Formats: sequence, C-alpha cells, structure tokens
Amino acid sequence: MEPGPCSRPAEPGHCVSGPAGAGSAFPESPLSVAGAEPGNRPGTVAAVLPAGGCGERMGVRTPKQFCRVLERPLISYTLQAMERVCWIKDIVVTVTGENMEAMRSIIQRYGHKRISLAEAGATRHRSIFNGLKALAEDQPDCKLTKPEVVIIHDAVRPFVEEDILLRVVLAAKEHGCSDFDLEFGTECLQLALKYCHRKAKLVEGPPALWKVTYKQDLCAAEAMIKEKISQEICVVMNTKDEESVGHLLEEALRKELNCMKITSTVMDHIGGDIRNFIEQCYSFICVNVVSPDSQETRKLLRILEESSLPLLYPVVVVLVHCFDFTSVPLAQKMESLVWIRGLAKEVKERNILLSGLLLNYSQDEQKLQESLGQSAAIIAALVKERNSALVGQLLVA
Ligand SMILES: Nc1ccn([C@@H]2O[C@H](COP(=O)(O)OP(=O)(O)OP(=O)(O)O)[C@@H](O)[C@H]2O)c(=O)n1
Ligand SMILES: O=P(O)(O)OC[C@@H](O)[C@@H](O)[C@@H](O)CO
Repeated sequence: MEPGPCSRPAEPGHCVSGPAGAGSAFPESPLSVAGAEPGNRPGTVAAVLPAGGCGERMGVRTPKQFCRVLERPLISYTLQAMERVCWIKDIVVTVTGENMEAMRSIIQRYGHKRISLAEAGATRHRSIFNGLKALAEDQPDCKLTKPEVVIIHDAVRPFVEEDILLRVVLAAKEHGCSDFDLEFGTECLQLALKYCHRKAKLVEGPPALWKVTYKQDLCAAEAMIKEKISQEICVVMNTKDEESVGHLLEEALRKELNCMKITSTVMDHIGGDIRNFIEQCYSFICVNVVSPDSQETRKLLRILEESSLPLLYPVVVVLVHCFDFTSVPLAQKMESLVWIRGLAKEVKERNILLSGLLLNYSQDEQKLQESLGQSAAIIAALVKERNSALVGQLLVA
C-alpha cells in the first residue's frame, strides 16, 4: 500500500523548533527520567519516532518519511539506524491512520524489529505524546517495557549514530539540570520544564543529524548513503596467484580510490553468508570469472540474492573479463557475452546492479597499465554512482 498525502489540521497549534536530532522527552509519571543506575549504562530505554507529518515544505504528495531514497522509504533508514542500537528496547513509531498499513508493510518488507505503532496526532508534540502514552500503558496485554528514558527522534533524521543517542540518554539520566540550557536552548527545553517540571540538558549533536525538510534534502540524503555504502569493495578472483590480473586490478583500484577499503577473496572461498567475511560491503568486482557457463558468477549472485544486502541497498557487481584485445576481435567477444544483459535484467529485480567490463590483458605493459587504470576509473564510477542505467552494459577499458 502506498502512503497517502495528508492535510494540515485547521489549527496547526504551536510549532516547536529545537535542537537538532535526538532529544530526550521527559514525560510525567509513570515514566521517570531519573536514572536508577549510576555509571554509563543506558538502563531501560525506548524511543519514540514521530512520523505523522505531511512534509508540506517538501512540496510532494507523499509525506517525506515515505519518500524513496535509493528505492527505499526514508523512514526505513532511520529505523535501521535505531535498531542497530541494541540497548533501545522498544521503538514506537507514530503514524497517521491512513498511513498505518503502508508503515506495516515497510516494517515487514525490510524486516524491522522491535517496532510498535501508535496513531499520530495533529501536531508533532501530539504525535510524541501518543507514542509516550503507548509506552506508559498499563494494559495487561501491553508488550512494551516501561522505560526509564525515552529518546524522541524525528523519523526524518536518518543519520543518527549510537554515540549521540547514548550521550543524550546518559545526560537525561544523570543531569536533568542546566539553567544555561534553559536560557539559551530551545523552547523544547522550556516545554520540558513547564509540563514535566524537568530542567533539561542540551546535548550538542553532530552535523549528520540534520533533518530532511526540503526536496533537495532527499538528494543530499541519497548522496550521503551512496558515499557510505561505497566505502568498501571486494575483489573476487578465481586464482590465488599473486601475479594475477585480479591483483593488478586491485592495485589500480587502490590508487584510484585511495580512501576506500578494498578486500579480496578467491572465488572458491565464497559460500554461506557473505556477511561472514565481509561487513558492510555492497560492491563486488569479479575478475576473470566471466564465461558463458560461469557457475561461479551465478553462485555469487545467488548468495547475494539470498542475503539481506540488496534488500537494504543496491549492490553493485562488475564482471571483469580479461583478455588480449588483439587475440579476439572485440565485437566477437562482446557478442559472446551478451548473456550478461539477460542475467543483469534478472538480478536487477533483486536490487543487484550487474554490468560487464572488458579489460585489455595485453602483452604490451603500457597498454595493460592503461587498461587497468581505465578499468579502475570505470569501476569507481559504477560503485559511487550506482546508476541503474548502466545495468547490463558491457564497458570497454
Ligand atoms: N503532526 C505531526 C507533524 C510532524 N510529525 C513528525 O515530526 C518530525 C519533524 O517534523 P517536520 O520536519 O516539521 O515534519 P513535517 O511536519 O512533516 O514537515 P512540514 O513542517 O514541512 O510539513 C517528522 O518526522 C514528522 O513526520 C509528526 O509525527 N506528527
Ligand atoms: O520545523 P523545523 O524544521 O524547524 O523543526 C522541527 C523540530 O520541531 C523538530 O525537528 C525537533 O527535532 C526539534 O526538537
């Protein structure tokens, strides 16, 4: 189900602006912010993610939390970031009634865990209040644990990291007091004082906590995600030989992408869950494995398809075929590799962006070096851009 647009309440109420990103809410009893445990353990923590806005400033029909970034709804990135923090026990997302079903399908499709839904309110504060009420409920069938601290985090701030969340939670537990913050902080802090009789502490967040507000912010979010997932490349070879063209290409890639992590593995070693040997890797360069009956290529693609990698981000796979361009006419070689197109179309359905690259494995050292350099530049572009228009293309270096 596609999320629907929404209209503003007739009286939007007071719109609060405040500190960037994660902040602590200090609800009235029965939720207490006073930390029972000393030290830097977070204790029992829950999070409320308000996601009931219309995204009026974004100027598109779909509320921004459901807008797609690299084919995945923005809110799914935020949920993923919160879920990674194992000490957050429950995550309550507040959504409007009309988008409840769409939210459920997002949770199911992307396998999000520890999420509960509550109905959003007409304003952000009302949405937050509803989320807090869900956590404070005293119903016997309520599966949520009553937390000591609740993190309030906008569903449209996808780049939140554990360290800032921990700092906020510890500040909520330990501090709870700063006249300076109340003087120079935001009206959120005043609200905490007025309604919960808590003097709140302002914790400075990193710049990455910015909020998606305008249309161009979606492009910025996409660029940040692309950069993050392009930090690691795995070069898959079909030989252990240190002198192999795979190792030469790995070297060329190191020169081209000097800040990236490049690992290599031999095709035989691939098996089981690809995550077991490579963390956070969404780019695979398979060298020399391209042949019409390439079982190895299919094996790698099958492992990728079965993993959760392409569910979360587009995975780039480049099949590099190395041969001496003077030995076989290029056109003839390309014809024999047309099958890559069909395969690419098939795996694109599963968010795997497959393309082929012909590398001139020339006897002439200068030509070989040129082709290696050109190959590295093409691979860098494929990895960084993740451009689906290049899927199934046979590129020549
Ligand atoms: N009634 C509302 C209004 C806002 N929010 C949420 O509060 C967060 C931050 O608010 P904001 O950026 O202002 O979102 P919108 O209200 O959607 O945007 P706009 O003001 O442009 O309409 C968003 O995750 C938004 O979904 C909410 O849960 N309930
Ligand atoms: O309307 P703005 O975009 O300025 O900010 C919305 C804020 O209320 C919201 O993002 C909170 O994080 C502030 O604490």
